[in-house]
Amino acid sequence: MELTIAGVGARLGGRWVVDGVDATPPPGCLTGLLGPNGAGKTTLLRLVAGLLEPAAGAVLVSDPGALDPGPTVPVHTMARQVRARHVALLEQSSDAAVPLSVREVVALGRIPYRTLWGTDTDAGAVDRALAAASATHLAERPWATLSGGERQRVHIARALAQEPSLLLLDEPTNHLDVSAQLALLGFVRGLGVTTVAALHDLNLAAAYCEHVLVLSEGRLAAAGSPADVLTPALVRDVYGVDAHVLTHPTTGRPVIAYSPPGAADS
Ligand SMILES: Nc1ncnc2c1ncn2[C@@H]1O[C@H](COP(=O)(O)OP(=O)(O)OP(=O)(O)O)[C@@H](O)[C@H]1O
Repeated sequence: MELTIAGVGARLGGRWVVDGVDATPPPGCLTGLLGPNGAGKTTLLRLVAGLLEPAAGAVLVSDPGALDPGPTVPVHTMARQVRARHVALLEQSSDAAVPLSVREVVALGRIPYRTLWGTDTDAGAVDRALAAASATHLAERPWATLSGGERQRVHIARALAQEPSLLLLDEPTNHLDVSAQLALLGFVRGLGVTTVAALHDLNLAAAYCEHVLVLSEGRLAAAGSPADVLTPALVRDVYGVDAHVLTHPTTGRPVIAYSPPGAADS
């Protein structure tokens, strides 16, 4: 799905927490949404998901029913069920202790595809999503008994079960061990679905994202390839941290080596 973020702003608590953001995440690619705590990443994801109406500008997506695939429809004006078939948002995990099995939680992602009689139009979608999130072995477990990392995999499976053409992930690697973090981002990148993922780990973003957007105090500070954007100057300006940017010996991607404050003096 094509996506254009055009001069988007959101006001919360009487101030602009997202302010005049223009961006075009490349279709079919994984875009990393970066920035310090409170920079506006979650708010921008909610705007892109159509859950929050922008106070300025618009988020345009390609009309799923149109022959011309250009980004033309403001996402917040799409009918809810149409939007739910095309846009999936994985929010930061809630740990509600719902009395459902893992399979039932993942099947919630299929609600937009149910017929009038409540039948899912694709019975295999839940199994495919569980497998993709490496959660098949958890399928019959009660949701309430899972660990944090297991719950995160199930949240991801539920988003994948929606079979979205725009996938929005808010800190999807939270709670996951290193191996699961790499597997998840490798998998998501391979989907070929337009994906925007808020990430705190700049090295994961550098390793897996084709494109990155950096927010700072609600504004877009930089956008482009990780190699172009993740410079020592950017890391210092946006995060207030000194860093060296190295080149990974096998992938050629940037690797950010942070300098702890005072390290040069010791
Ligand atoms: N409902 C609200 N009312 C008032 N202020 C809000 C509301 N929701 C978010 N904010 C503020 O908006 C700013 C951006 O919040 P947001 O959650 O989008 O940031 P973020 O980049 O996702 O942060 P983090 O990395 O800490 O999750 C923050 O200062 C936050 O306190």
